[in-house]
Amino acid sequence: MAEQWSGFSYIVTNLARFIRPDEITFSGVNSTMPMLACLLAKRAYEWDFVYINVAGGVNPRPSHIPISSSDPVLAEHTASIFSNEDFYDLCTRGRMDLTFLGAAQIDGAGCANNSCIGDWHEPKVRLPGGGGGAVMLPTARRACTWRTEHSRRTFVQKLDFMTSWGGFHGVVTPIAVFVKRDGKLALQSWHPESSLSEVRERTGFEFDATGATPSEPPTAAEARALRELDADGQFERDAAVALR
Ligand SMILES: CC(=O)SCCNC(=O)CCNC(=O)[C@H](O)C(C)(C)COP(=O)(O)OP(=O)(O)OC[C@H]1O[C@@H](n2cnc3c(N)ncnc32)[C@H](O)[C@@H]1OP(=O)(O)O
Ligand SMILES: O=C(O)/C=C/CC(=O)O
Repeated sequence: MAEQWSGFSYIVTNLARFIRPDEITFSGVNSTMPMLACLLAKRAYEWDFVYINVAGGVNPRPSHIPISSSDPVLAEHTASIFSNEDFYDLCTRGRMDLTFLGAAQIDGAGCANNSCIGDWHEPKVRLPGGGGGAVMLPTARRACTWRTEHSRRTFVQKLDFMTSWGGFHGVVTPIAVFVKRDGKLALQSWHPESSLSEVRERTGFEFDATGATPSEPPTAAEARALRELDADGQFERDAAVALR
C-alpha cells in the first residue's frame, strides 16, 4: 500500500479525482503529471470525459505513453485535431470545464506566479508558463495545479509576481490536497503519512481545515491504471517526488 501511495502516485491520483464525468478537461505543455492523471481517469473510472491535450488530441488513443506531455503520439486516433487557439477559445468562451496549469508560487487565494522569482526587473529566476496561466486560469470554469515541492517558498503570503489571478480551484502536492472555498484555499485532505500540523508547518499562508481528513487511499482501479501507465517506473523515477 505504501508503495502505491508514493508522493508521485498521490499527486497523479488526486489530480485525476478532480476530473468529472462528461466534462472537457485539458492538459498542456510541461504537464506530465496531469497527462498521466487524464490517462489514469480514462482507465480507472467507469464514466467518460473529453480529454484534450496540447498535442491537439481529443480523446486520443496513444499507442504508447510518451515522456513529453506535448508528444504527437497524444494525438493518435484522435476524434479531431485542436490547435492552440482552440484551447484558449474554449476557455474564453466559457466551454472549458477543467484545465491543469503549473505554478511556482501559490498564495492563499490560489493565485499563481509562474513568471519570475525575485524582483521583476532583476529576477533570481525567470520561469516559463505565463501564457496558459495568464489566460486559461481566470477563464476556465475550474483550474487545478500540482507542485512536487510543498514548502513555504511555494505556498506564500505574497507572490513575487502575479501571473494568474482568479485562483486555482484545486492544488495537489505530495502531502496535501487543497480546494477553493469562499474565495480561499482550504485543506481538503492530507497524505495518510503526513498530518494537519505538518501541512500547516510547510505552508506559508493561513488556511481553513474544517472537515479535512487523511486522503482516501488509491482504489484498486486507480492503482492498477497507474501501474499500467508507468509499467517500468520511469515516470516515478523522473518525477523524484519526496514526501519530506
Ligand atoms: C496551451 C498550454 O499548454 S498552457 C500551459 C500548460 N502548462 C503549464 O501550465 C506548465 C507551466 N510551467 C510550469 O509548470 C513550470 O514547471 C513552472 C513555471 C511552475 C516552474 O518552472 P520549472 O522550470 O519547472 O522550475 P523549477 O520548479 O524546476 O524551479 C527552477 C528554479 O526556480 C527557482 N524557484 C522555483 N520556484 C521557486 C519558489 N517558489 N521560490 C523560490 N525559488 C523558486 C529555484 O531556483 C528553482 O531551482 P531549485 O529547485 O534548484 O532551487
Ligand atoms: O503558458 C505556457 O506554459 C504555455 C503555453 C503554450 C502556448 O500558448 O504556446
